Amino acid sequence: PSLLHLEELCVNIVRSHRETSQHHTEELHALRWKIFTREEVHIYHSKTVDEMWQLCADRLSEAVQYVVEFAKRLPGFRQLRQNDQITLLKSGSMEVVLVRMSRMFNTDNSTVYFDGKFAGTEVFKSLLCADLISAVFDFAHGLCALQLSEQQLAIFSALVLINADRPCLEERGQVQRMRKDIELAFNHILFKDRQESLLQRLDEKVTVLKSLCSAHMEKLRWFRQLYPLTVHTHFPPLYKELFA
Ligand SMILES: CCS(=O)(=O)c1ccc(CC(=O)Nc2nc(-c3ccccc3)c(C(=O)c3ccccc3CC(C)C)s2)cc1
Repeated sequence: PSLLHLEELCVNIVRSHRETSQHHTEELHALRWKIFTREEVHIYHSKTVDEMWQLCADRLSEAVQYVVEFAKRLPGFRQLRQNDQITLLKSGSMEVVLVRMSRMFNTDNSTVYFDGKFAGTEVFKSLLCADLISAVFDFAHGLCALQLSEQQLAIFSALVLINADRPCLEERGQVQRMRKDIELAFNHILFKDRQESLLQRLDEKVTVLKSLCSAHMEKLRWFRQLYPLTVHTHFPPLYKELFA
């Protein structure tokens, strides 16, 4: 592909990212000191385990819907086999949500945007998965430390999604070709930004992403054993389809 083609690909990916961002970094940056009061935290603590899981599952599937929209607008994604589109979303959408959500962290006071305000880890106590929650916070701190630009974050999100190593892909070669172009575009951007060192550090983040997603699935299995009806009746279909 020509340099012009790569530049155009970058523009398209960044536009798709911005159009499907749910919240923009600037918009929430203004809110970053709006943290939950003690009373509000107490209300979250008085929620039962399944109430809190339901709330999070709702919020998470809302965020995932925007990632599905982002994928559909990625140049070449719709040309992939239907089953491969599903496979990439099933295995990658949570990873992209975690990458995106890192923009909604205030690393100064270790809070994340949740349910309208910024929440510390204590807000999520009722979920009974403190290890997963602190791992998500650590990941967000680590990714924020790399200080990716919105453009770099957009292209990194596309790379997380268009992963040719995902199991059970039918047309792996087609996904590989699509990924190759995005990798070239990313290298081009990082070269222009003189930040080639980012590639290696982002590879380490991808490893952490995988462990976070399997921890999330493991916790969901644990939760579903305790509250099968809640998952069956109250969890959003998309959340169940992708994670259960
Ligand atoms: C992602 C697009 S965005 O525009 O940036 C955006 C859009 C919308 C929001 C608001 C939002 O939904 N925040 C949520 N925060 C957390 C959370 C929770 C614990 C620690 C850290 C963040 C949510 C979760 O449910 C979650 C996320 C990751 C792993 C585990 C869980 C909980 C398990 C039980 C499902 S939802 C934030 C950011």
